[in-house]
This record gives sequence, C-alpha cells and structure tokens, in this order.
Amino acid sequence: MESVGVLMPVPMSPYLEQELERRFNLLKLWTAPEKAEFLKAHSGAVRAVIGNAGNGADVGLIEALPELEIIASFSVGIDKVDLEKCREKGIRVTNTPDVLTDDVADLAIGLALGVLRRLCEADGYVRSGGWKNGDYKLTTKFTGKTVGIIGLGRIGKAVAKRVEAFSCPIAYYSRTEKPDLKYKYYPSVVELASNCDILVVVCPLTQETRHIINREVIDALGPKGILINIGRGAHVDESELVSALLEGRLGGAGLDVYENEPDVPEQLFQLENVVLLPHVGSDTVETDTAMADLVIGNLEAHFLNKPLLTPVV
Ligand SMILES: O=CC(=O)O
Repeated sequence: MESVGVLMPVPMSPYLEQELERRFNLLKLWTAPEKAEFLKAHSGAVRAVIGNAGNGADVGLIEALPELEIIASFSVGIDKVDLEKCREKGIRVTNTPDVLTDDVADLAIGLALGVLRRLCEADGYVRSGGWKNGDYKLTTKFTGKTVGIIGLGRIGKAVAKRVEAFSCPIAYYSRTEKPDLKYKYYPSVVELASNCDILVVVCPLTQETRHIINREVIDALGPKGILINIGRGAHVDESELVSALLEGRLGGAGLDVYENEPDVPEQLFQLENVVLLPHVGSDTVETDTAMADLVIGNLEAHFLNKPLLTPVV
C-alpha cells in the first residue's frame, strides 16, 4: 500500500502520522508552502483523506480529488465531512466511535465538578498564596443534583452511568424515547432544561441540533443551572450563552468546545463559574493510540477490499 496517496490536511497525532507514513504515501498538506498548488500536484494520487473534529472534507476538497475513495476521520463526530456529497460520489466515510467514549464521558464529570466545586479557581487560590489569608469560599454540591443529558447515544449513556454513581437523578432528551432505559424522558430540550440542574450536551451536530441550546433553553436552565458542552460548539448559541453568563441568568458552564475554535469569547475569561478546556475530550495517550489504530484499520480494510471496521457511509 506504500503507493496509495493519503492526504492529511492538518497535524493530528504524531503516532497516527508515524503509522500512516510506515504504510502509505502520506501527503501532509500543512507542510506545503502553497496548499492549492500542492493539492493540484497530488490530486491524482490521493485516494484517502484523514479528517478530524476540526477539519473534515467539504465539497471543495472532495471535488478537487478525483481519485478519492475514502475519508477516515480521526474523530467520532463527522459533522465536518460533507456526507451527502460522499454518498453521491460513492466515497466511503469512517469515524472512531467507542474507543473514546470513556474519556469524553469522564471529562463531562470533570467539567461538572470543576464548575460546581470551582476546582480551577481553588487551585489558583492555593498557587497565588490566597489561602494564607483565609479559607476558600463555599462551593456547590454535585452529588444528588439532577442531570439532564441531550443525546443518549454511546457517550450520553456513559455519562449517565458515571452520574448514577453520584446519586444524581437522570433525565434526557433525544429524538425518540428509549423505552428500555429507566431515565426520565422529556420530549423537548426546554422541558428538560426546566427540570434539571446540570444540562450536558453530547449529541451529534446536525442541522437539527445546531443551536439546540438557545436563549429559551438557557433561561429554562436558569441562574442556578450549569451547562456542560462536550459535543460541538455549534450546539450552543454562543453569544446567548456569553450574555446569560455575564448577566447572571445562567449559573455556570463547563465547555470543551466552541463555535469558532480555537477562538473562545474573551468575556468568559473573567468568570469564575466557567471552566474552559481546549477541545480535549478524547485527548489521552491511550485513546489517541486507539483512535489512530482504528483509522489505520479502516484504511487497510478498505484497500484490501475487506469490510470497514467503523463505517458511517
Ligand atoms: O470531538 C471529537 C470527536 O468528534 O472525536
């Protein structure tokens, strides 16, 4: 497979890069001084593209690569890949589900604890010597709070499992009720937000879920409510979120994702009831390796005419 051209548009994981380089003709777009020229020069050779959470494959890229057969995303979310175009052109698409579920769910709990117990602020209190002048202020309990989950897929269920250990009542919203689950179902996000203390966004980003967290939902969650977003930034109307936090209409937020990454609204930097992470949900050494192995496994399966391991299209 050494002659198969695999295009990596942006750097992702050194391990993935190294393993792709051992097996394929890896073309690293970001290293080219003139990207358009590079693409033109290699367009006939590229049979696979590696996507990720921030960079997929839009119509422009797909149309520029006439020999493209497969897009293997180094992410579970494939909202940056034009799936319709791929279906139309018979291009296969794979992602990396399951292997990252635990890490992302763990991080949701970390964010909830971070916001409620003010972990980052309290850490700063010790580092800056503040403790020498007195105890840190009281914070808010997590155990027993009602947690609402938007999207009860693999990661949503893993969040629920963890939250159960904190004796938190669990409710959820998804397109359809899941009768096999014991959690309380709400048929609208506003109803869910009105009936929980912590709202976790963990559904895939689609046209229907874009800005699923809007002003009405934020107001339903209210001044004591906490929003945790481990899905995609575009799930949330970010300017509404910022104004609700600045005006005290929302109790706090734990965010791993933003509408225009890596740009994060700077008004949030001054707020102690907000924990901001740089989209690191699945970024552990262990999961990076597992995701990379899955990307490579899918490419090898494809080029050996075997069934894909985790097909989306
Ligand atoms: O955001 C990360 C992913 O989709 O894997």
